[in-house]
Amino acid sequence: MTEWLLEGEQASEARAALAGRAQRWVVKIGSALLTNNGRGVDRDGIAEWVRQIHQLRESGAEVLLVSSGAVAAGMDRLGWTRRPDSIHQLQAAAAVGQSLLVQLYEECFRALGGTSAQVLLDHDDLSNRRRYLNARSTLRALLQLGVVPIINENDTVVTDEIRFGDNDTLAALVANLVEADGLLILTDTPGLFSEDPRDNPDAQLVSCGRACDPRLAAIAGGSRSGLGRGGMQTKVSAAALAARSGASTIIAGGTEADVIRRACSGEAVGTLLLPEAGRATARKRWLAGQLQPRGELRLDAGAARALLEAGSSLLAVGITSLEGDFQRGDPVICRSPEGGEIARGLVNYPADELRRILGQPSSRFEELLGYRDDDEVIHRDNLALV
Ligand SMILES: Nc1ncnc2c1ncn2[C@@H]1O[C@H](COP(=O)(O)OP(=O)(O)O)[C@@H](O)[C@H]1O
Ligand SMILES: N[C@@H](CCC(=O)OP(=O)(O)O)C(=O)O
Repeated sequence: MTEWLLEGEQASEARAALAGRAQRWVVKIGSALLTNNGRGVDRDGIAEWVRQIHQLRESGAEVLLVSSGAVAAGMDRLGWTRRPDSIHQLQAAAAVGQSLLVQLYEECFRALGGTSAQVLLDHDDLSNRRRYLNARSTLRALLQLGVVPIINENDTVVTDEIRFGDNDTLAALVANLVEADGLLILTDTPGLFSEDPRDNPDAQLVSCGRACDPRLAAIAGGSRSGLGRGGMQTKVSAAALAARSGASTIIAGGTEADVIRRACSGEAVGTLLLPEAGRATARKRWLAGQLQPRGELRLDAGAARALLEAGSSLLAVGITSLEGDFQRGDPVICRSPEGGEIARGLVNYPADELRRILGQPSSRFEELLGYRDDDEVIHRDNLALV
């Protein structure tokens, strides 16, 4: 295809690099796939995906599963053949179907000696910082226990205004939340094509590209089956979202033999969409979310304002005190004069040297330290407001 896609050697190198690095995967199974093209929940399919996920875990990876299918499973159980329009009926179907779905998954995991857990999330859980951190800790605890979280949107309580709707977006936000290395989106087509293959059977599979390339949106269409929600459009946007925390996305056909193992071990399966390394947004997202701080800096009012209102770097002159024993490059928390956390960032000076230059202009660094390196204690590119 066109030159903005990576093909051949570059693509295989990218796949191998991901497979070598990836320790944590979010696997998403979509409604169109899970419902066996409208014929009810695909029980054999679930058993097979669980087998593959279990195998991936046994190879040392951590796996979180985002599974759709609650509404479809509920409709099946209630004997409904047509998707209802009323939101309350959809929510009722989701309530019936979700328990069936997790029961099926748990049976399959248990048969292999594994354990799964149901996690239902809504918009607030991921946008409210306290709940975000809480969801993150719970998911991390489950992974540490060797449990596979099975995540879905909390369909029975969400209202239209706050609904994710499609699970591609939810899966990408989960990848951000747990800082996954890879997001594997399994669907009912073998990947992203140059056109919807339902419209043009000669459409070509895109092997590898950049997640943030806006031209991907032009070839991605909506969902046509009536089962899935967002089609390729939401998968391409999900890849861009996942890329913000540095995750690569693979979109692949869920019915292809051994697809999970093959995709995660670097074989040329589906479409690989890569994050753009070094992008400031990706770095800031990562900074804001993931770092284990090694110390704390207390700022004066002027410095706090400069960070919050002007997006400035942090200078020594605006720091009033510090705690911790950090090295150059370590993450620290920046606090306002009142003590509230306002930012996190990577320091350019170790704690012992920073103690000597606290409150001082950078013009005095040489005299106080014997050398002068960076003017900023934390450069704004390495600083994320919280
Ligand atoms: N460029 C494209 N390449 C591949 N599939 C596409 C493309 N544009 C639209 N689609 C549609 O996206 C569908 C998959 O998305 P969707 O129905 O939402 O499934 P899921 O429930 O797995 O998320 C395919 O069945 C296909 O018709
Ligand atoms: N949360 C809904 C699924 C939403 C949905 O179908 O999303 P998708 O699989 O991305 O097309 C359910 O479980 O029925």
